[in-house]
Amino acid sequence: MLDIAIDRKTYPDRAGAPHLALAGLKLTAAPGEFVCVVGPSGCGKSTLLNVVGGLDRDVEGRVRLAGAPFADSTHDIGFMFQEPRLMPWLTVLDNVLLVTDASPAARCRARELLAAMGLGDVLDAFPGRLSGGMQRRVALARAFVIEPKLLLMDEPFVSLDVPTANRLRAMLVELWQRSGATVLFVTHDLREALALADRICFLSAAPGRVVLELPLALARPRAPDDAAVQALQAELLAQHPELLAGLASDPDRIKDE
Ligand SMILES: Nc1ncnc2c1ncn2[C@@H]1O[C@H](COP(=O)(O)OP(=O)(O)OP(=O)(O)O)[C@@H](O)[C@H]1O
Repeated sequence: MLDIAIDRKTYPDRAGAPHLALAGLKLTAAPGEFVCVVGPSGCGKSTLLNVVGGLDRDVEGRVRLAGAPFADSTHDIGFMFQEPRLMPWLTVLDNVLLVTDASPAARCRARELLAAMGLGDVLDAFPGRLSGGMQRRVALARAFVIEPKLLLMDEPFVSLDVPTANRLRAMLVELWQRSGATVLFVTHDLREALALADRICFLSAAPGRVVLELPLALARPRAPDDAAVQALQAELLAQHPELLAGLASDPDRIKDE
């Protein structure tokens, strides 16, 4: 359903010369599949999501969603970024409605989603009054309210405390399983990827391309600190020691864990 082939994506460097961010990157995802994209800082993960989501069209290559070029399909795509990106002057409900046609059906869906995420009491609150975890929940509701075919997530749970991040991951998996959306989830946290994905695609250092694909058969629900996830991480790093250097912005942390 999602078919990505990026031949070349460059940015101009300070001198105006092309700086290669992605090259020869091929990636597919089946309908309803949860794919995590893992790779070192600067390998092009955010660039990949921007291209797939149609936010950046200055690229050599193609992205097809359900057989159609991305230009035709952006309305089927939900986004969630590192920052919740809520409008401070809009209420929680209106932030979610912002990406909809605000029809009665959309209002109903937004209210249901927010209630299911424990936000039923703060529909009329402004984002500045919410905790970081609550703001991410609003962003998660906004991503799902359009009933996307494809959900693009760029390290959405970064810099949250561990229990909050785990709760949000569990909510994401529940919403994803109910929605049937295909998910492309970028992270450089290997255990987060192991806890979430049907398949992990590892990118090389820039210019990024897929160097390893790992299908996962672990039962759900899973969490990053599950014994099975930790064992798989240890096994994977023993088999592919090069990933350790590539992945960790803080390699000692992964080794210690
Ligand atoms: N707007 C831009 N202009 C110039 N260079 C850019 C721009 N955006 C990204 N780059 C460069 O392209 C490469 C890929 O960047 P990108 O942000 O996609 O990587 P990333 O894997 O998401 O990094 P991180 O994990 O640190 O967020 C990097 O070398 C980066 O410096």
